Amino acid sequence: MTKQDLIENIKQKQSFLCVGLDTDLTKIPSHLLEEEDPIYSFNKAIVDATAPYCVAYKPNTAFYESIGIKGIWALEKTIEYIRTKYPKQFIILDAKRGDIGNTSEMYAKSAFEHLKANAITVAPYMGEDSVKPFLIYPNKWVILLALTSNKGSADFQLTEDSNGERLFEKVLKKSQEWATDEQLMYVVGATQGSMFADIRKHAPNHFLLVPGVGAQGGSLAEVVKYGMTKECGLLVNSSRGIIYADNTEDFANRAASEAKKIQAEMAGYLTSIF
Ligand SMILES: O=C(O)c1cc(=O)[nH]c(=O)n1[C@@H]1O[C@H](COP(=O)(O)O)[C@@H](O)[C@H]1O
Repeated sequence: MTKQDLIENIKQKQSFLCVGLDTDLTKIPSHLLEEEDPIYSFNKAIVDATAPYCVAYKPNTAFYESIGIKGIWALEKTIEYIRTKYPKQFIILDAKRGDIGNTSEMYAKSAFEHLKANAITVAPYMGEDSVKPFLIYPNKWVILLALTSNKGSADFQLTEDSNGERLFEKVLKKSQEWATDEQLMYVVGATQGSMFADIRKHAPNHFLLVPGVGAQGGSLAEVVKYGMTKECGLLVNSSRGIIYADNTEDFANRAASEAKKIQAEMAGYLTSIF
């Protein structure tokens, strides 16, 4: 999917919501545990219920890998289902990869050739040759960790060199030598508030994947205030706040109403640019 396709989808749906598919067998409604593949059944119901209100899905691989082969199979089927039934949805494989070149090549092959995701999250720590193998795929995206939502983001990402440049700023600057904003996005946590203004100094046109609203308490209003561009430039993710809004047989309807609530707020913000 190109950047322009994504912008068109945001305009059409009046939404820049990404629904996080962090599916955990211990949290899904108990009646689903009787199904042959409870994770896939849960995901399918969540996707069908929320698709009108979002433009992206982000399955986090940890939740699937944690239960082995059954989880991986459920992940594959979920991605295939979204691709086939909702081809305009942007699918982000949240795997936070990055390794020496020939290993990254395999991670890229898995994400883009095998699973056919549109994007993958990548850690920048190992540098250029660890990121480049993901960039050889046309119209596929690398979403590089820049300033994450967690408390530990301060440990490395906010440290300054002798010129006062912070590590996340170096990541933003250096990585723009490797790819353009047609192929590269950054992860910036919703909990970072006014720091989005600093991000935009170095990445004025890039899309940002913004996790941390909902369960982690980040503010959508602040993200928009400091981070929105004239092309929107934001994909805001919520996982637990949507998918676990309810754990009865009504779970999909409740997920839909949570997604719809966020979409309505987003539509309000989008009137200023589209
Ligand atoms: O890369 C991510 O998506 C990510 C980066 C980050 O800084 N913080 C963060 O929470 N995430 C992911 O975003 C999702 C957030 O989930 P909720 O807090 O349940 O909405 C999880 O899958 C996290 O792994």
